[in-house]
Amino acid sequence: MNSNKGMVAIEETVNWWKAIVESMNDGVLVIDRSGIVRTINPEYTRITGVTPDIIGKPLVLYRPGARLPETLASGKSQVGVYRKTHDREYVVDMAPVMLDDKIVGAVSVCKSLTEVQLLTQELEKQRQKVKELQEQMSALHRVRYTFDDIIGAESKMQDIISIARKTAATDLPVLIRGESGTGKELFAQAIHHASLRSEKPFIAVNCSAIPSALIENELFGHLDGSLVSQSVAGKAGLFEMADGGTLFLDEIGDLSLDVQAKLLRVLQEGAVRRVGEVEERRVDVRIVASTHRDLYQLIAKGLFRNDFLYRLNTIDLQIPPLRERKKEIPLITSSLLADRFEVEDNVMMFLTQYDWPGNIRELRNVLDYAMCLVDENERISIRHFPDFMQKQHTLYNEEKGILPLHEAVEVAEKQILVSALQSCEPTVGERQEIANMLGISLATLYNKMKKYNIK
Ligand SMILES: Nc1ncnc2c1ncn2[C@@H]1O[C@H](COP(=O)(O)OP(=O)(O)OP(=O)(O)O)[C@@H](O)[C@H]1O
Repeated sequence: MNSNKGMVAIEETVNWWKAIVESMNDGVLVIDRSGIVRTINPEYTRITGVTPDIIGKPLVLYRPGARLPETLASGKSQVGVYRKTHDREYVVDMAPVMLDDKIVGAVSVCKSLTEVQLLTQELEKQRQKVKELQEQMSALHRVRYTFDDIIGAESKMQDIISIARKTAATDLPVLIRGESGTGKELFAQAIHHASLRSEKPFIAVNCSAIPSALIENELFGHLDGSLVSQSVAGKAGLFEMADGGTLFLDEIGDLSLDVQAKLLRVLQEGAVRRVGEVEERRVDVRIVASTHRDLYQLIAKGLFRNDFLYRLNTIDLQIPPLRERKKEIPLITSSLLADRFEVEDNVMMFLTQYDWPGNIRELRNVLDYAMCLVDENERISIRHFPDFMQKQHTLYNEEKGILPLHEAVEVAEKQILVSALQSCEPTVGERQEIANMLGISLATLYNKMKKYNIK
């Protein structure tokens, strides 16, 4: 009774193993210690063409070139052996079958070479795709601007450009301050381009554009499921993406105190921890930050950490607004105008009188506008500029209509004085030059400044 049960159990086990071998995706052939074929599976037949009638027969008789008997004799495995019979190509792994330290047979496992080739081709294709994507990624993170694109003739601008050039050779953090449109990102890009990191990514992040709930995930990355949506996959943050390169933190003054503290830690440690992760990852990132806000005022109001500011402002570049360097307007204008365009004589005066709250970005925009409006073979004149600029310029007052002549003369006189004085330093020498240009004495200039309350 017991031995019957035992037989049934053995039969079940044998059947189970047979079923496994039958269902394998690799071809299998097994020989016993005498070299007699004990089993082959359907996949072996498909790959090699050998049919099941080989079972029970000596392998060497039917397959004279077979290498499995070598494994049986030596007990040594053979891996990746190439075989070709007729038009069939395949690779075989062979191993001895051991029972109680004795060789009781050998097994051969084969895979069709065409399948291996297809897999290799597929792998190669995927590798190529990854390479292309990597190239596209680094192209996306390459900078557009270099120091050659920065126009700056005034000595103040020349000084800033010269300091910025020197910092490019270092890894020191740079803080660029200035109103919107003064060229802060332009400087950041130029510094990266001239640095040893230029082949690595330049990643710009506008701190004011990312909702505060997401900024940590963006900067430091996150793990699976660390966001509200469990479906979001783990992702590297901008610090990791900028590794080896430069991270440009635009509008740094808009960061919350909490994020400032976390950023400060990353800058001190040189390592980031993805949100939801315990382990830290080392990053080598140069920080260039920018702001249009007065960070010292924010510190006074308790909205900005001073230890964070001191981490950022080793090099502090303050770019003056365009209205404080009006002397540069003609140069910038001619650089921004495409070659085929010419301007009427009074256009430069017109552009110099305007205050440019949007700085060079605004100047670039209105020049684009004028180049679009002007007809072919026509010179750009005041009427090709936007209405709001013309209204500020003309002596037309919307409330009063046309001004009486004496008032109009005063308005014009004041405009000319303001614009002339804005483009010079407040020294007696430079004011004397202005007075000469205007054809009046220095004393008259001072009198008129007093009359029109011009500081
Ligand atoms: N000195 C300059 N020479 C040439 N172009 C300039 C200069 N400064 C600014 N520009 C141009 O003005 C535009 C705005 O520059 P940029 O984006 O760098 O300003 P920004 O200070 O970073 O502005 P925002 O604070 O609004 O982001 C760009 O088209 C840039 O090329």
